[in-house]
Amino acid sequence: MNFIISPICLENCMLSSSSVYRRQLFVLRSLGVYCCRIHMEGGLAMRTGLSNLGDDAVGIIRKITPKLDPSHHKGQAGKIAVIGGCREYTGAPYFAAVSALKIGADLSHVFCTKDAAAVIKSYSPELIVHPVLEESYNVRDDERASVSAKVLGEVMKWMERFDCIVIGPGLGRDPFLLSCVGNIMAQAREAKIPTVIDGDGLFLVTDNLDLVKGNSLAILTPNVNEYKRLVEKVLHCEVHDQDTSDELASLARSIGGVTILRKGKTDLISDGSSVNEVSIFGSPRRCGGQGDILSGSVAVFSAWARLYPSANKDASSTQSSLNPMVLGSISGSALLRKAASLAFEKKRRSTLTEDIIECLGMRYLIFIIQFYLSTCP
Ligand SMILES: NC(=O)C1=CN([C@@H]2O[C@H](COP(=O)(O)OP(=O)(O)OC[C@H]3O[C@@H](n4cnc5c(N)ncnc54)[C@H](OP(=O)(O)O)[C@@H]3O)[C@@H](O)[C@H]2O)[C@@H](O)CC1
Ligand SMILES: Nc1ncnc2c1ncn2[C@@H]1O[C@H](COP(=O)(O)OP(=O)(O)OP(=O)(O)O)[C@@H](O)[C@H]1O
Ligand SMILES: [Mg+2]
Repeated sequence: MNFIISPICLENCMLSSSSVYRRQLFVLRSLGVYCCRIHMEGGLAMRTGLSNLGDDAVGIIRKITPKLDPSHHKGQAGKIAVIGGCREYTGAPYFAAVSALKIGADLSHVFCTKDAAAVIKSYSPELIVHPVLEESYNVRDDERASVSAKVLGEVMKWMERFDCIVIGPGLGRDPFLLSCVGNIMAQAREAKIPTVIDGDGLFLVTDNLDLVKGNSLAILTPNVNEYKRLVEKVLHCEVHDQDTSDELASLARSIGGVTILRKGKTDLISDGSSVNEVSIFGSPRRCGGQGDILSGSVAVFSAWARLYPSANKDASSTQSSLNPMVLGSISGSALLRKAASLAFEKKRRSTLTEDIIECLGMRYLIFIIQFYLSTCP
């Protein structure tokens, strides 16, 4: 069922003339407009392979988001790990990991190099930071095998607990570090843990396709450059702007049914059998780090879609037949774009990634309005 709120409806619900109610009405009116906008602008168009879902991206988010249940214990809403963060890049893993928490995951870990760890910890006490990755400059040739085994061992201590792993934000391209991360990816795959691959993680898999080939729990989130490199490597051709859906589906099939979220003016998502487009209005600001928020968001929603399949029980049959990795990608994309648009409304040209992260929680206002409506006579 679609969720549409009109200010008129809200007005009927609140007949009181007290100033508190008037203020609430004002806020809810604004939010009512905001919710309608999500629905109306919020195009989730099914391009090929599927007929219209009869629902939109916001509907999917609502269906896969678990209830806040007092009987749940810490961890049940999701434990996410980000593998990334090196001397150059500390912002990217922070953005991904903290976005996962802001959306509703209980715990968020970061596995990064020693140089990056203290910096990332200083950004937030909420993150659990493991300084375990090593770059070539820090490792002698004769130590490589033992250091590589040690890195894997450190990550494996935690691996089974994670509901989703994000590989790549701010990872850098050091060959030794990437070879260690390749080993981690292989273990995550064996443990059947969903894995979102972004940034330098995509650089790694583009040159080592076997790391993801045939892994239906892998989600690749390429930007324009990363997508171009993948197409050239896998399809042996240039990117065709004319038949984007067919090309994307073909790319996903050629990598054995992984899910690919192609970022751009509109986001396209495919696992090879369907292609979905999320065109909710985002932001004209292109500050770095928005892709990192997206990777953390997709991780949480994919974990939820997989952990809480019962949340889809009342979904239409077409929608519930969508792979959880696709549902997670659609949700992450829709939320990030809406948050970016809200942040831009407030901060305009000075919008930064942190401002967008602050708006991720605005989604919950939708549920507040729903609560008001459901309690009105
Ligand atoms: N604060 C942090 O710590 C952040 C760290 N990050 C981390 O950085 C690492 C490398 O990731 P990346 O995205 O910068 O590398 P890549 O894809 O090679 O792009 C490089 C160049 O490509 C171009 N370009 C980009 N888009 C384009 C387009 N649409 N159309 C055309 N050209 C386009 C543009 O080139 P320019 O315009 O400067 O010539 C751009 O500068 C990775 O680990 C990532 O996680 C980021 O997450 C940001 C926040
Ligand atoms: N031209 C655009 N117009 C509107 N939204 C866009 C545009 N390009 C990208 N986006 C949105 O921004 C999000 C991040 O995409 P982007 O291409 O910036 O990723 P990225 O380059 O990996 O970012 P990062 O700087 O974090 O590495 C995507 O989900 C997409 O919806
Ligand atoms: Mg990126």
